[in-house]
Amino acid sequence: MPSRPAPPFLPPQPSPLPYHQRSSSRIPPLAAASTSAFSFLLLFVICFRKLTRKRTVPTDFSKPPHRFSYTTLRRATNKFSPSLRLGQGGFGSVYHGTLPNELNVAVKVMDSGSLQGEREFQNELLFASKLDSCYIVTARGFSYDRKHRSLLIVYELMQNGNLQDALLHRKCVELVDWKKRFSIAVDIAKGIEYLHSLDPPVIHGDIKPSNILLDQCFNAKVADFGLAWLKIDNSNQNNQNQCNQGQCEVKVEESDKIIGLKRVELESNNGGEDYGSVVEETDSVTTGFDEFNLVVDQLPVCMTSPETLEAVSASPETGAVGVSLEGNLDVGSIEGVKELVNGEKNNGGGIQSESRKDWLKQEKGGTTSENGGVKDYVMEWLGTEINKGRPKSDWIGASSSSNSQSVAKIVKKKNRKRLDWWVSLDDDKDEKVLKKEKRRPAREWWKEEYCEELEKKNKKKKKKRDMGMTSDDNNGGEDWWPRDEELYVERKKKRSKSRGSIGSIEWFSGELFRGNRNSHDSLSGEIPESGGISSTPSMRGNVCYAAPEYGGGGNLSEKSDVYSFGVLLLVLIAGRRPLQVTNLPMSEFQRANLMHWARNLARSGKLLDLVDKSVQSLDREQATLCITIALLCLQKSPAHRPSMKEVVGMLTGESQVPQLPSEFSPSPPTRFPFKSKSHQKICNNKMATPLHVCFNNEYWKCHKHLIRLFELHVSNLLILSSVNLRTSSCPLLSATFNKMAKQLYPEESV
Ligand SMILES: Nc1ncnc2c1ncn2[C@@H]1O[C@H](COP(=O)(O)OP(=O)(O)OP(=O)(O)O)[C@@H](O)[C@H]1O
Repeated sequence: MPSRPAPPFLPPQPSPLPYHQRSSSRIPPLAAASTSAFSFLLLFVICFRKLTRKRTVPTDFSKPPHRFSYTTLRRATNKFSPSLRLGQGGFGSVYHGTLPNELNVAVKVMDSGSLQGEREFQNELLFASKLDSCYIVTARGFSYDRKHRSLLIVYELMQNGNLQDALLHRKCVELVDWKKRFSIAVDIAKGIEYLHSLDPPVIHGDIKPSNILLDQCFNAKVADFGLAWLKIDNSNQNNQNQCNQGQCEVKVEESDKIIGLKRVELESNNGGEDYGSVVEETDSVTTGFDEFNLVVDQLPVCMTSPETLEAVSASPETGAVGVSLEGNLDVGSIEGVKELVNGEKNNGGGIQSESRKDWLKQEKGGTTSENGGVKDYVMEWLGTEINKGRPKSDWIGASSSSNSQSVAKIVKKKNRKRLDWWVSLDDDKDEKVLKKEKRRPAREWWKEEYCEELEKKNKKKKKKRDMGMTSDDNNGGEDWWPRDEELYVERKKKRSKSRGSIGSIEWFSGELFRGNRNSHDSLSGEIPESGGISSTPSMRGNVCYAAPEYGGGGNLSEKSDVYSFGVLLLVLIAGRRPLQVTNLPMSEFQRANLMHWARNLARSGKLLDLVDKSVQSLDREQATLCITIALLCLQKSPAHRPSMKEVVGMLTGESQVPQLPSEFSPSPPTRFPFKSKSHQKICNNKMATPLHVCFNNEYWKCHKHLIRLFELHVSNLLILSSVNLRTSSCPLLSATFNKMAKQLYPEESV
């Protein structure tokens, strides 16, 4: 069979479709292929990111604090729903949140314009990572979100809110029972004792009822470590330390140093390890205190006598103190910095520095990498976020800018680069390398963001100066950082704009720097609403609860907390504020000041009159014991006050209660800081009760020295309804006082 011839090669038949249709017919498969490839890639990236991403919802809470994602907390609080708001503090609002694992928490959100701000945020976090006691409110974690510029702290939820609210506002029925009140007193005492028993001891610095939180069973826990300090007993250290650079000399006089776990801003010539500049900066910080002295020097003569100052700084009758507390805070910080600088550089820290290092090391160890590490976080954040729009005056040493010496230094350094320096101790690493590493982000930030701005400002300033328009503040190149007073005025203005002017009564709360509407510790008869604004001013302690040495420039110590505990104990027993004038008939005016009243009752042997009348099942013995302990804690001299350990011993019956000292028997006459005869009369008037002065807008119109003066004397002023304070030396003060007296006692002719 003949083979079939091979078919001729046929060229591919041209498609019957036109070209453009042919190419479009290929698009769908191509598109599908590329889409699927892209989605595969996307899926891969998502999976990879999910696998490698840090967990943001920790399930194990054994070692707080943990880092949460902003989204988690946002969800947990139902987008920070106002209905879940538990309260408002100086830091910001606090919300009730429920985490995905059903855990109930309290989420504190820092307001962008927070007065307390970042430094307290850091403090809270650092202390939270260390403190571990059933008498302390623990912080579960934190979150910071660059996009939303928000800082959040997550705490264990304390279902019954703060003691102030429960006792004075909500008047919880549970607190009617004496046993409950007594157990709360013991809990608080144990909480503070725990803090003081740490090595080095932690000084809370802000003990007051609104910082005591109550859980479901009304067990009390100490909260709010924004103002807490580490105490370093430095008695072994040389009294004089010289910094290595030889640029400056720091004299360290006190034997006890307090160190706040705070960020310290430093400046450096070259970004190198310039310890000299560290001390220079701290030196300038001390000038805040110098300025205070300067102010005192410039006060009217009648107000600046040593007696006056002594009376003001240490008046036990007032139970309060009004001296430049911020300055005081700064001094503490300075000493902390000096301590750190000298301790690290010269190895002169002795045992105490070692113990502090241990403390910090432990803290460091406690922060696992999984958690992001608090310190790492703080560093990262400090370098990139914190300074944006943050006035320098909010930081340590902010109040110091007006001293001429420091001004000169600041002027000299105005073009230098600003560095952020975090107090860090790491023996394993070379210090220099460590600091260099940490400084980098801030330096870069500085270069990029603000050098240019600063230059512009300086040019502007120079131009002004050339034109003869000198700044009366004379604060060198730092004018563009608002100073403290300016800031306060600004904030005050803002506040009054947003909600009208703040009533004098609000200022009567003893809060010098924050005219908060619902100050719980207020003198005002108006009881603040729950969930309202914080009761803490942005300073150490509430005026009523602050120990006299806060204002006297004395050493802050555990005994300062003891004093505050004494006031708190009286408040708990009496069920009222430490200072209360409204709703009080003139005949009972001596009861306005709780501490003063307690002393009077001790004198007359009627201690139990102080007990809240609504209390049921009163144990008279326990109540007498509590008031006696409170009076012991309220002694003027810190040395005479018992330690918290002794207090706990007395409360639990483990140790004997000593006799009340004789100083409680005859109360020394209050020294009134005015010299005129009419004022002497007031002083000698048995009915005269030291009261806090309410401030109104006049306060801010006063000259800055008068502002200091108010701070200084606020706790010691006497206002009687029928008294017209005529101070020839200071008509402005006189006018302001009279106006305030009128507002307080409109029915009386002043
Ligand atoms: N862990 C918590 N559980 C329940 N409520 C809380 C918790 N933390 C705070 N709160 C509530 O939120 C309020 C505000 O708290 P925050 O600590 O911010 O303010 P403060 O202590 O009153 O003022 P400041 O922070 O200025 O001292 C508290 O008074 C309390 O009622």
